[in-house]
Amino acid sequence: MPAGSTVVPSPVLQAHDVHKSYGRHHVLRGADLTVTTGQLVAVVGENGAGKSTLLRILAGTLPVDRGEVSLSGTLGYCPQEPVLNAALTVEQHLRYFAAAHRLPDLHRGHELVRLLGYERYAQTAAGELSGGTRQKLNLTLALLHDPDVLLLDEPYQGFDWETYLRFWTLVDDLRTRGKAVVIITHLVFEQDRFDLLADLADGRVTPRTTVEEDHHVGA
Ligand SMILES: Nc1ncnc2c1ncn2[C@@H]1O[C@H](COP(=O)(O)OP(=O)(O)OP(=O)(O)O)[C@@H](O)[C@H]1O
Repeated sequence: MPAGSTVVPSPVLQAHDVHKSYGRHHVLRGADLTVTTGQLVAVVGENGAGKSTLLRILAGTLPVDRGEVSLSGTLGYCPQEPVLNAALTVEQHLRYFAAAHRLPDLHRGHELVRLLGYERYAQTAAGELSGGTRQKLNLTLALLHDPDVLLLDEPYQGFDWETYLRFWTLVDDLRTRGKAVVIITHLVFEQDRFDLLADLADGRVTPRTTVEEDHHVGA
């Protein structure tokens, strides 16, 4: 980017009037969300509010009943339950996912492993990793192709404090480079970190006007 140029935020992910039911259970009832470049967004809701449902819809892995979702750019998605092959090592996961994304090398993968501090498990099978380390690998794989939009479902749940801080260093870097990050969670510890906090309740997403004006965040 040329020196002195400014990035004008533009929408990279938009959900409009999204409806989703499981049988007679209407989980989403007209949910709207707009995410722009470089924006860090938290969607906060109680257990069962429909957060994972919304995220899967945003990721395109679950169809809507009604409404629209549009994405410009590439997407990384980190679901709540790590989807890993128990028999493959960390390094093998990096290699397979890099091949799937047609990446020329494992540079970014190794960098992410280093940033998240689990290099010593490079040759360990995923099935033998702790839950938190599996979550780190899952995050690494979602970020491998340096996506424009990253969707994270309860990303720091299994993280210890040091990893939690490393996670934010990583997110700050993404944001600085114009990447958008959407975190869904039932608990926001540090609301000042976010550009936008939105509550998911009664099937709809309601942005809080400013982060400062609401000091009661979380479940
Ligand atoms: N495949 C499904 N079939 C039927 N009901 C489902 C299905 N998936 C989710 N639900 C129900 O839809 C509601 C929303 O679920 P969802 O997992 O989206 O909520 P959540 O906000 O992510 O919850 P949590 O914080 O507990 O992870 C819940 O009542 C859940 O039981």
